[in-house]
Amino acid sequence: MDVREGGVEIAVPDARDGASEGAGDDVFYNPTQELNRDVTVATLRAYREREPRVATYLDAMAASGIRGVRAAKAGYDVTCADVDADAVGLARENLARNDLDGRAVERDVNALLHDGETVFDVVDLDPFGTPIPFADAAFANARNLVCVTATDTAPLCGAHQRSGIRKYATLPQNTDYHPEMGLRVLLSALIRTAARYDKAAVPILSHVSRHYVRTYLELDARATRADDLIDDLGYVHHCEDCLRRSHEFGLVAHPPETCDACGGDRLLTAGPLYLGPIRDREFVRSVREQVTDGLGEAARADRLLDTLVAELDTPTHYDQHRLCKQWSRSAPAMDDFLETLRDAGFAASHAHYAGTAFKTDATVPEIRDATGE
Ligand SMILES: C[S@@+](CC[C@H](N)C(=O)[O-])C[C@H]1O[C@@H](n2cnc3c(N)ncnc32)[C@H](O)[C@@H]1O
Repeated sequence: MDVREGGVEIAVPDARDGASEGAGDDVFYNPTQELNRDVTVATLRAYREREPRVATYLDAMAASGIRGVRAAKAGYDVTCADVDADAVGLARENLARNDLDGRAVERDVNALLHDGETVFDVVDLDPFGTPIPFADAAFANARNLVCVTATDTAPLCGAHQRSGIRKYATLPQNTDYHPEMGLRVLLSALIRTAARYDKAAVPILSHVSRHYVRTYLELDARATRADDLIDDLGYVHHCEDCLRRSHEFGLVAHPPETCDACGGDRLLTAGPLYLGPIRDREFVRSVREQVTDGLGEAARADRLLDTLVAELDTPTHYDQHRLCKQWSRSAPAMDDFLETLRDAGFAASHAHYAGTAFKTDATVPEIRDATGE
């Protein structure tokens, strides 16, 4: 069947049960990733405004080529790669039917990136599950930008903890701030991988949905910049009794044995996590300007990017409904709730991945007192 997305027409495998997600032997296509692809296109446009010499884009796991075709439409010189011959054929057909230049190659992305024949300005990793098996090759080869999707949210957020430890060489913990944990576990692993090549992988835009984590990392070849990012790694300590959470920077953890707030001993420590900013505010504003009406998910992309600009850098969040339920209160509108916290002198913001999630520098008792009737 044919789908139209972002001004291109793409042949994808026929939908089964309303959606085609590479079921069986079919080439993969997931209609629910349109927001992810729209943000990718807006990011690629904004990035080239900032770095006009950036030209080549590798859609490293192309499947139907929908992402690469859209990047080509945005003016990039695109290579679509996949190990699956049917996917490569479809990606080639989709470039041609949109009258776009570019090439589709049947290659394992690690071999392609390591063969030394081509250096890509932008490398986009969109694998099934974890991107870690491809991260070394991407950081060793890419010149400017590495874009990464990870869909293995259970290992990332600590729900499948042993798998998370194996894949990401860090200790994730299964807390109620899953999206934040998953994103910061992924960023920790990617930043440490890039640092092995004396490169800094600076997160200029990152977002999380229930199904995936997405991040755009700008490469800086100064080893001192890589050191700065290593200094942004550290640990989150979480009390399971009173929900107090704190964090400390550094690669050596000093986990408290009892909670400072309630004296309880049910403390979890996660890390090393990336504790720095997950985006560059100025860059996200410029991406927002590139969200045009032709994008199918423009409204959601605008909301997401606006929220990301205003979001605090705090590496944890609270769930407003959970706290209000615990205090037997009804939950007020989130904007009013945040305003009340700010009026009481605290920093407070939405978190981009859930309507009931918020970030603040207030402790749980401070939130309770500040927002009580
Ligand atoms: C999740 S799909 C990509 C979806 C696509 N980027 C999109 O936006 O619709 C993952 C693709 O990676 C391909 N793949 C898996 N291992 C690979 C490897 N080592 N090198 C290149 N492609 C690979 C699979 O054949 C599959 O088509």
